[in-house]
Amino acid sequence: MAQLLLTTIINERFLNLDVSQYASSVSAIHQHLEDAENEPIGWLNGPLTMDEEYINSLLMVSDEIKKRADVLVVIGVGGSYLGAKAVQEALSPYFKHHENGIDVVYVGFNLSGAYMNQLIESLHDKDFYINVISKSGSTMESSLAFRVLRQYSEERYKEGAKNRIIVTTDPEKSLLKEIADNQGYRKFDIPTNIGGRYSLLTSVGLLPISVAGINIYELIEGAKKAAIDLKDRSPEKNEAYRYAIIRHALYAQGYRIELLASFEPALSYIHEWWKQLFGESEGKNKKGLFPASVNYSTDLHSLGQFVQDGSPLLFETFLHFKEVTDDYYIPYKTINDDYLNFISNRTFNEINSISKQGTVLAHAEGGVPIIQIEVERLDAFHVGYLIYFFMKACAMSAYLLDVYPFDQPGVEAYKKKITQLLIEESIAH
Ligand SMILES: O=P(O)(O)OC[C@H]1O[C@](O)(CO)[C@@H](O)[C@@H]1O
Repeated sequence: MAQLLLTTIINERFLNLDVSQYASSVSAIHQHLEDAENEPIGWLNGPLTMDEEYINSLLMVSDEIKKRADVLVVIGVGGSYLGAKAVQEALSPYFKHHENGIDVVYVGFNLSGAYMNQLIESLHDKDFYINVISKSGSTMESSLAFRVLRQYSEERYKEGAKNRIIVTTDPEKSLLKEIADNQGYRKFDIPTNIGGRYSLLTSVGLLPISVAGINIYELIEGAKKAAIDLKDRSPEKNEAYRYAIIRHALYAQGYRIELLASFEPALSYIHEWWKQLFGESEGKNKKGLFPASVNYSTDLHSLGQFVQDGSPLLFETFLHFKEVTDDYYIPYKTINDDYLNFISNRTFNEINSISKQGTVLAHAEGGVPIIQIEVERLDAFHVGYLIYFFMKACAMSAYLLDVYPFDQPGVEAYKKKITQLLIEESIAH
């Protein structure tokens, strides 16, 4: 069977890379991950051990929401919303919701009063459910949004509000869990041994994704296949490890920014999810690649100039799905006043693919190291595969840098400052 995902480096001259030279360090890290019972690596075998009963319980709630609501409001920030949003955007039509789903909207990932006000206004003539997602159960953005939406739901549905609130949180230590228990809200667990940014393939992602109309069985099947394919410790046979090695080698050569580039706008939130995954996992102890992203061809007309010609800080990783089902023909015109007949009767996706090839060639000639990640098809199965691929590559990549991939101590610094300012301001108020 052909490989479902391939990582290649275009301009080998940057690397002279023999991935086998990393075989022993990769093997040691691989073993560490296999043995690390006390680390938050529940995601590593998660897709392989997910039981039918668990998926069915998610699907039952998802069906109820689809029947009884026009909108699901998902409250969460970081790993508690990016994955669901990423998969939903990647696999839904552009201008309407998926035919098997309802609208899923997100809140609690910013502190904008305008966003909150307009969200509430948009709900006035709609029936809605709330899924509040927080591993810690006390993140400021999501807690504030939950306070507002809970109150609004109680005003609208009175006692019935209880049944329209689903809580997804840590089963042991979480303020949100206490609230849910006290109020009798239904709960889904985020396994204690899975951190926020590795939690997409748990109830965190699966419930909203299913309500959005996407087949979560296919998503999980893709992740399962990846979990099997990417079990090999040898970098020659493991695409996730190969990707981790290439980016590590480029880091060692002085590159400091990895730019994830796609040519399909639906992938822009996959970029955002990937940024959190790699940014929070690796950016520690004054080390790590800064994960940035571009949406082409849009950004060829803004950041493209810098990529081609600017400070040589970055390398590019092109994420490419070979098959995107929907497409549109460019018409032939008898009056060729825009001189575009030479590309008529071809499709937009064909032109998009040629643009991608041209961009890769130009940027490579401009001296930018280029990695390509090629995936067969843009569907739930292959997106599930890709998600798992990135998570495994990320853990390997961080350990190659000698950085612990599963905490985010740096995030606490700004949180403390904000809390301190809020307390000072409230006293003065
Ligand atoms: O799920 P929680 O606990 O609300 O956290 C949301 C996000 O906030 C962070 O802790 C960073 O602030 C992320 O690691 C996490 O995904």
